[in-house]
Amino acid sequence: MSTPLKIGLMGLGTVGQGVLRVLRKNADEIERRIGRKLVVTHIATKDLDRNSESLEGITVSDDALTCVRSADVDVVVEVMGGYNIAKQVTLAAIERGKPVVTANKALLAEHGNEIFAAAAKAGVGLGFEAAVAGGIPIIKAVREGLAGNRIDSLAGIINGTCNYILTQMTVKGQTFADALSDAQKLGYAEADPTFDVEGVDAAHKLTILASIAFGIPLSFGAVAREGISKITAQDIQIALTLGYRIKLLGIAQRSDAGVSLRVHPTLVPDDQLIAKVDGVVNAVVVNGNAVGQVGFYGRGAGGDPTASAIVADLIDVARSLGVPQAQRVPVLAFQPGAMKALPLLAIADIESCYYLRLRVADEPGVLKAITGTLAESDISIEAILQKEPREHEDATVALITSAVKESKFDAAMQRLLALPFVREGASRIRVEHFKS
Ligand SMILES: NC(=O)c1ccc[n+]([C@@H]2O[C@H](COP(=O)([O-])OP(=O)(O)OC[C@H]3O[C@@H](n4cnc5c(N)ncnc54)[C@H](O)[C@@H]3O)[C@@H](O)[C@H]2O)c1
Ligand SMILES: N[C@@H](CCO)C(=O)O
Ligand code: NA
Repeated sequence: MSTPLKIGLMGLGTVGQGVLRVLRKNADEIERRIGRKLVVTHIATKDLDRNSESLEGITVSDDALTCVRSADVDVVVEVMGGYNIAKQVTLAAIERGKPVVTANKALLAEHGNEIFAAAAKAGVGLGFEAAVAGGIPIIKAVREGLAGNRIDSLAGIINGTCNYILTQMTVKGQTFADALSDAQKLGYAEADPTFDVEGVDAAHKLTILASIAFGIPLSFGAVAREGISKITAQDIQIALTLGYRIKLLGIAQRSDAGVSLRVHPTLVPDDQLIAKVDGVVNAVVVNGNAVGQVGFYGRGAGGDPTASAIVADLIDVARSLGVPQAQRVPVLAFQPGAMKALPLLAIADIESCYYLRLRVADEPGVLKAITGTLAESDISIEAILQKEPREHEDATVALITSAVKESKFDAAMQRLLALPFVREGASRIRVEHFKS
């Protein structure tokens, strides 16, 4: 029997403790899969008091860089998060020829081109399954299972916190603030939860997915981004009445013109599968030119589901030790020398249907003026709903348009907002239909 593979676990929070639990719970299965044991020898943490796992026989410190350099660490798991120390730890491991398994999508999306280049140059493995859609093996599926396809698009729910918040607001009538606070307690949210609710985390994940799906460099700066913090309970209720659910989606599309990358709240018809994905669950739909549409579904955040992905990467790393880089699956799905930048399209040119809610004075002729303004802009209306005001209150008009370029819709919306009877507090949300 081979010697155990020694792991340095950098971070012992929600994910780090999950990794310890899963390695222990499934130790026998793991050993049967790789022919050797995976053993955590070193842990770095800054808040040991949060830990509830046994640390017997493990060297624990708050100095991650020293852990990485230890001769007693063969593989580094980076589950600290953040940019600064996490980047130093990752590059220090690579420099020493130690494979890295990371859940840190922020680091990869924003500094990944440098980190992946360093790993390729050193011939060191880098696993990041946990960084995208938690426990769903979406990286492996796109990189390996769908490698026979030209991938044309992918889309989905890739932030568990936002899906949890939207579900709680929709199903339980919880407030945004209470639902976010629960998501934090459950260990779903990022250290800075604005990353979740403003769509930054989903944009990080979309950046990574687009890179492995299309063979393009990581292009975080090109992701158009809108979060869920302005979604109101009223929009959720009106959407339900119109037959839609509101989801935060990440969408990556490739056409002959280039690639478009966007994260935004989206109305999805309630009879489509993605509309029914609730709670912390993520779902990703991929369209390949041979397979058609394939869907993936599972828990997108939380300790054990994320640890499931980390441990799978550790198993891959263990199996590929000693295998020359050219014979391994390329880390970013395409050969490093074959990555190709494609034109990145502006969201102003993307066509989609829109949901628009307006607060208007309760006056005659209002509906006619709204529909007339849209008609003058050549935008047709698919559905419209008017809510009678309570006494002395404004009325609400909500509508769904047919597909229109964002720049054209926004110009028409500005004209609507300038009408004398339209009050402040309008809301505009894109609508997507998933063809299967
Ligand atoms: N929580 C999830 O569901 C989830 C899912 C997928 C990916 N991730 C990613 O995994 C990483 C960790 O997330 P988490 O939720 O476990 O975070 P967490 O805040 O619960 O844990 C972070 C751990 O890292 C330690 N740490 C932070 N800075 C350190 C430093 N400079 N030196 C030593 N230790 C340090 C902390 O003490 C803590 O033990 C992040 O990159 C996050 O984006 C989280
Ligand atoms: N904060 C992230 C963790 C998983 O990446 C989420 O809620 O999806
Ligand atoms: Na994953």
